[in-house]
Amino acid sequence: MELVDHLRDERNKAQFDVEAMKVVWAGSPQELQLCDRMANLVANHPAFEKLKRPMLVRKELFKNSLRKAAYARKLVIDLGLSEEEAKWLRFYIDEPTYPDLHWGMFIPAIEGQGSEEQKEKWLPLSRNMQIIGCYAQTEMGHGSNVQGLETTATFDAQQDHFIIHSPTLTSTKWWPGGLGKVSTHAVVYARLIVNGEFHGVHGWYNYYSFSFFLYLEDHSPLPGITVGDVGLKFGNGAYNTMDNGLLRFHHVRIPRNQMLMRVSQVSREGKYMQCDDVPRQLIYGTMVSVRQTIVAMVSRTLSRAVCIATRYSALRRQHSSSSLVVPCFLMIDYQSQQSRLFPLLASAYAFKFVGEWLKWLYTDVKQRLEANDFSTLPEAHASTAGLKSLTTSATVDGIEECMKLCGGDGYLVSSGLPELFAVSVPACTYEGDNTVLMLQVARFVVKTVSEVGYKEPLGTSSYIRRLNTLLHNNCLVQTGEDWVKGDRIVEAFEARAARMAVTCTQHLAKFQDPEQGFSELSADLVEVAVAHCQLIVVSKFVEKLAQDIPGKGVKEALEVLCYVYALFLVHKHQGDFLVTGYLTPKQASLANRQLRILYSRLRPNAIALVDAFNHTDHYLSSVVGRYDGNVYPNLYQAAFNDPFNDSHVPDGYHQYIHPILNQTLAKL
Ligand SMILES: CCCCCCCC(=O)SCCNC(=O)CCNC(=O)[C@H](O)C(C)(C)COP(=O)(O)OP(=O)(O)OC[C@H]1O[C@@H](n2cnc3c(N)ncnc32)[C@H](O)[C@@H]1OP(=O)(O)O
Ligand SMILES: Cc1cc2nc3c(=O)[nH]c(=O)nc-3n(C[C@H](O)[C@H](O)[C@H](O)COP(=O)(O)OP(=O)(O)OC[C@H]3O[C@@H](n4cnc5c(N)ncnc54)[C@H](O)[C@@H]3O)c2cc1C
Repeated sequence: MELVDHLRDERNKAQFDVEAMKVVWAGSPQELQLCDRMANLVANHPAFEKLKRPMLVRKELFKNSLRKAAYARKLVIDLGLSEEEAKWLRFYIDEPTYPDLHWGMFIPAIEGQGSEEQKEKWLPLSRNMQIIGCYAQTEMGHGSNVQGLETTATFDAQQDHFIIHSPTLTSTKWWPGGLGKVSTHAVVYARLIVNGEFHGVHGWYNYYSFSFFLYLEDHSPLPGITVGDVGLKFGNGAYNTMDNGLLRFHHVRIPRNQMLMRVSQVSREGKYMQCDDVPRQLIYGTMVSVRQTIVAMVSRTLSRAVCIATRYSALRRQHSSSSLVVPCFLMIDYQSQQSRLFPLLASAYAFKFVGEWLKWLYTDVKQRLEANDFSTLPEAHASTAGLKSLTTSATVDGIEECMKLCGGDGYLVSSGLPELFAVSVPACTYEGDNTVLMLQVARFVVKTVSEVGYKEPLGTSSYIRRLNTLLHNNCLVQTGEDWVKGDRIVEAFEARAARMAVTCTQHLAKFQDPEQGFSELSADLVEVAVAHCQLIVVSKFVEKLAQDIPGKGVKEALEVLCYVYALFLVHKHQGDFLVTGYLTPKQASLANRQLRILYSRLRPNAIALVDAFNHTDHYLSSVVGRYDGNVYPNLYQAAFNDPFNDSHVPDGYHQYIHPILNQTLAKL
């Protein structure tokens, strides 16, 4: 039977080479080929079916996720997949499970914080999955406040042991993924006590937490260990596939050499030593690594929601403005729909490119760290923290908007959007609460501004070198077309970020106690950080356009997306641009007018731009976002696939409806 493509007319409108755009989106022909292979491997393997997932109860859901992880592991071994291939395989299976934490945090923690000897011992076991590990940092009472961790690790010189203990209820490890039921091992963060001294409250030691490599359980927990799951989470089929756990220690003894010893060591005699020149911040290194990974992946999450909403918007018709009866307008042709949808489409591309850049930055930092060069660590921390925060918040808001853009059908689980929202929303909290991370960026920016004159701003903050120009030269835009120039856009974002940063720094200087100032101005400081991070995203998009981009019309289509992203932000944050005096109201209104023109240029390419994400229908798992656009018959069918429709008479009908109809409620 010939398949009908209900979106064919839309696809024919494309003004660029979709196959070439797929390569740009993937990053390279090799990446495209790799992702395509892994996506189809998952899509065509019955073990990875996921449509029934939202109907399962927790225990079934969890068992199902274990089954999938086991099949994935079998495929990795049978097909001899590389770690990179296995990573994409897990990504397309699209179900949070313990291997995410094992590969994503446990192994990186050992790699980053273990001594050479420890790495040699534990990494082969971990990579072969002879042990399964998790990352146990957060406690019931302490998530963002890592310095406040209460779990203790007391050195016992006589037996050459550490004694790990949870002294209070609030010191219970709380949330670590994979901890509740599966992990055999954990990297545990704890406060160090040596020679009877509780270093946590004295001198510079009080900034320390230490990581320990711990054996947790075989089939039942080891003596002194209490372990369990934290309980049911938001969104049935979403994060409930993961055993986020709780963990308590009652004087559990571990050998001294299970303290991860790259950053600091405790000798046999009980002497504490910090390793030469290694900054204490390296203890936070795993978080930097994972934040970078989150940014690298988040564009795919947003692209998935945008793909669904764009395809449905290009199919569904509603009434015209002149006639409320005759349905003629495609939803995508409403200006208001475009003004909500197209900035999200542009954001997906913008986040992809900034993610690529961040990956490059992180690779560079990692190589430097290995060579004991820690100079770029502050930049890496600020960029990973800020971009993780900016992109996950925008993505989660974007998914919710896409749900609304699909009307009532977006709210159906079969649209794929509710689960996507539920599985994505914790990204605003895990790996650092987004507000807390933005405050870290603000600290970095304010510090850079305060040091002008005796320390050269580098990397993403190098615009602060031109502070004088940015503070005093106002925007030169005179026409709408003036807004679509890369250097002009970047300069506008630089001026806004610099002016906001300087104003905040000046306000902070008025406080005698800097910490009190920081606390009182924290809402403004978050806005400074947002401005700095948006500048990074815009400038990396503009830099991308300066590269050689092959394929008919590809660069032109990307230019439109870049300016949509930037001008949408100018419009959304026009208050910042106006208050800082960089823009006049007329220039702000020209930006908005130009944005509308850009929407009309983007419109014919909309479907092709989401096709370029190359998502399989399996990955989308959305009736309204399917590639062929054959929505309505499938929506109808999906309703009858719901087990709730197996029978006309639901459980409880005779018991609770009949008495009402028969007026025999008194018998209940
Ligand atoms: C695989 C995908 C699934 C993911 C599952 C999720 C897993 C998890 O959630 S794991 C738990 C994650 N937990 C978090 O992210 C906790 C968030 N909190 C933190 O990161 C920190 O405590 C933080 C940064 C907020 C504050 O730390 P604190 O020790 O108070 O530092 P603070 O005094 O503010 O800063 C001290 C210095 O360290 C620097 N610093 C802080 N963090 C880092 C870092 N990660 N790297 C480098 N430097 C850092 C600061 O910039 C500052 O530098 P300077 O002195 O030069 O100004
Ligand atoms: C699905 C999921 C998986 C997770 N996986 C892991 C894991 O594998 N391992 C692990 O160790 N942890 C894990 N966590 C825990 C996670 O890292 C923490 O939840 C996170 O760091 C936030 O800490 P918190 O929950 O204590 O929030 P809190 O720090 O209590 O924050 C609550 C509110 O207070 C605000 N706030 C807090 N501190 C400040 C401040 N200094 N200034 C201004 N505002 C502030 C925040 O903005 C937020 O609005 C996971 C969490 C979730 C939801």
